[in-house]
Amino acid sequence: MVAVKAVLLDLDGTLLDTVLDLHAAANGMQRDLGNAEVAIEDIRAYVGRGIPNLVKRVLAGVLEAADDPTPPPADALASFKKHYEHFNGRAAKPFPGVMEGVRALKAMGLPLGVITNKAQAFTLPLLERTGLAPFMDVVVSGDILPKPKPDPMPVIWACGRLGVSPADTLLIGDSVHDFKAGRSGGCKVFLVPYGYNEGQDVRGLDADAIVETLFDAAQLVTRA
Ligand SMILES: O=C(O)COP(=O)(O)O
Ligand SMILES: [Mg+2]
Repeated sequence: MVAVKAVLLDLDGTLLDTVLDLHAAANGMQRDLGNAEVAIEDIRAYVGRGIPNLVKRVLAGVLEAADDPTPPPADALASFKKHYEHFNGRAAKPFPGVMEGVRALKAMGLPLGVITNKAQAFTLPLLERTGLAPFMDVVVSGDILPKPKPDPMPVIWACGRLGVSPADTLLIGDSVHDFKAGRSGGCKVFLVPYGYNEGQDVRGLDADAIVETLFDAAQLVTRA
């Protein structure tokens, strides 16, 4: 059990399965550029470090493209955003246990927040369309602060907005980026095994728990 005063939740791969929409947008971009289509398994591995890095990975066909600080070509990024604006939220849906878990955490009186590396222009409509928006007391998108996850900045900023200490906060995510942001920020960290994590198994990370669903996570939480 962990006793906390707030819970922060990752979006893609933790709350929502967004891969179908991202895949459709990536292939729209590839068609615009005259490039070959990309497989859905590749998109699943490429999510998690924000849209500019997803675009760089799709164009290069390798995960490591995100390690190069050069921004993606402007025409490719504009094309991806145009297509994602169209597809965002069309096929995305909460993973099993998400709505139940969110309701259970809220019923304990815990404030909830979303911390995502997705840009704000796509995050807010997606939370609205999937019915998650009313549950969230703070939303931190990947482009509103100087440093996204794995830096702890979004975690610390969200805790400040909620008026809680990171030590009294649980972060639930699906990736090494969530793990690093939460740990270095001083939070408790739970990880779900069903998300994206760049093709790696989250069981290799030293989280406080691996939880099969968000509903299972809620059973391990009490209000401090
Ligand atoms: O990479 C993204 O765009 C978003 O990923 P996240 O919600 O898992 O942080
Ligand atoms: Mg994620």
